[in-house]
Formats: sequence, structure tokens, C-alpha cells
Amino acid sequence: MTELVRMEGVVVEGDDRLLLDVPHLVLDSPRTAVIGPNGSGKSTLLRLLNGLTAPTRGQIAVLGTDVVENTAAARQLVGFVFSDPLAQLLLPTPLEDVRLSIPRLRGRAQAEAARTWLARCGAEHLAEASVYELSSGERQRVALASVLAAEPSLLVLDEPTTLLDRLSVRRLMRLLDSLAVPVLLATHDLEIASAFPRVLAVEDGRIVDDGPGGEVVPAYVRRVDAMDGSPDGPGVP
Ligand SMILES: Nc1ncnc2c1ncn2[C@@H]1O[C@H](COP(=O)(O)OP(=O)(O)OP(=O)(O)O)[C@@H](O)[C@H]1O
Repeated sequence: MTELVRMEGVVVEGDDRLLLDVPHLVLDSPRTAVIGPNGSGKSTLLRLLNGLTAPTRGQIAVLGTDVVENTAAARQLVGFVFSDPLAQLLLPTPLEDVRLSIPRLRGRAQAEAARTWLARCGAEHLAEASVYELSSGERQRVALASVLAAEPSLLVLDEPTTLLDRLSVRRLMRLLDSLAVPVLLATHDLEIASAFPRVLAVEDGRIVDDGPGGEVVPAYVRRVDAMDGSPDGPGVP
């Protein structure tokens, strides 16, 4: 399997406290999910991969490219999708936004390529709409099309289903499953995480469990229930 991500001796500190401590991590599964309570460090872990967060110390490589020494090159490799798609849609219409991701093409060829990416994400009919008039699910599909159009080598999604209804979540997951690009996704949706072949559980800035979703998710729920002090607790944090 291809080594997608390597972290060695990574520590992130902020406001004089430890936010993340990852002594050693190698990701080579085409599908990895990250789960954990609010504030546990999931987003911090993901943001290290494209230099949005800088480590206090340690080495991070994406497909062999050192993120700290070569941030621009690493950013070319990593497509990053945020939970709020409006944060990353820059232009008034989906078509314009996706075209922006394809600078190597011009004119009609660029527009056709952009429409193809929108179609793959189920958003071709929205090409000329105003991004402000789209629903959250529609925006999420457009944001994904824009990121995919840049042809990243690794797709990183930070809680991409937060704003989506159940049907839109299913559609997004089917779309992700259909992609050849490897996926790393942080989520609070334990149903989604359960289906992942590899899941990292992050708590208090540390990876406390690492294995198939079918094992890591139930163990996480048991820990949360124990913390809640009740076996009949909410179960899904
Ligand atoms: N730049 C920063 N400076 C200081 N503290 C930060 C910074 N970025 C994040 N933090 C803190 O780091 C901790 C981990 O935050 P992070 O966003 O990674 O958690 P998370 O697991 O993604 O949480 P959530 O599920 O709520 O999105 C939080 O306590 C947060 O306040």
C-alpha cells in the first residue's frame, strides 16, 4: 500500500498547552476516519497535513513531501474540504468556482472540465446558480467538485456531513466511495466511521485507538458511556 501520511514526533502546542501529541503515525489505508470528542484534536491533526496548522515540533510528510519544508508542494497534494462549504466557495457561481481549480486549462476546455467535475458530484444542474442560494447539501457537493477538480492525491474532509440531512450524508458517502483518491475524514457520525476500514480515535490530543471501524467505534462508545456514568447514556456523542 502507498504511504499517504507519515508523522514522527509531532507535537502541537497552543496557548501554552498541548493540543496534539503524535509520536508516530503512518496512514496507508485508502479510507481512514478520525473520531473523538469536541476539542480532542481531530481538526488540528487534519490541518497539519496542508500546513494550515504548523507543528511545534516533529516531521509530517504527505506522499513523501515534507509539509513543513515544502508547504506549497504539500498543499498541491492535499484537497481539503471544510464542514462549512461557504468558507471555501470563492466565486459567485459553482461553474466559476470549479474553473478556478483548473488553471492548466483555459476557455471552453476549462468550462467543460468544470462541468464534468460538477456532474460527477451530482451538481451539474447548479453550474450557473448563485452559491448563496444553494442548500447546504448542494454547496457541499460544489465544494467537493472544486477540490476534486484540482486533482489532489489525498482528499481530507473535516466534518463534511455536519450540515447535511441523512439522505445527503448517504449521497456524499457514496460519492466518496466512488472516488479513486484516498480519503481521510474527521467525523462525529459514528455510523459513517463504523464503515471505515481504519479509524483513529483521538482524545485529549492523543491517538488512543487505531483499527477497523467495527472495533474502534464500539470501544469509543463504551468509553464515552463510562465517562457519562451510565450504560444507558446517549451512546452517540
Ligand atoms: N491555533 C490554536 N491556538 C490555540 N488553541 C487552539 C488552536 N487551534 C485549536 N486550538 C484548540 O485545540 C483543541 C483541539 O481543537 P480541534 O479543533 O483540533 O478539536 P476537534 O477535535 O476538531 O473538535 P470539534 O469536534 O469540536 O471540531 C481545542 O481545545 C482548541 O480550542
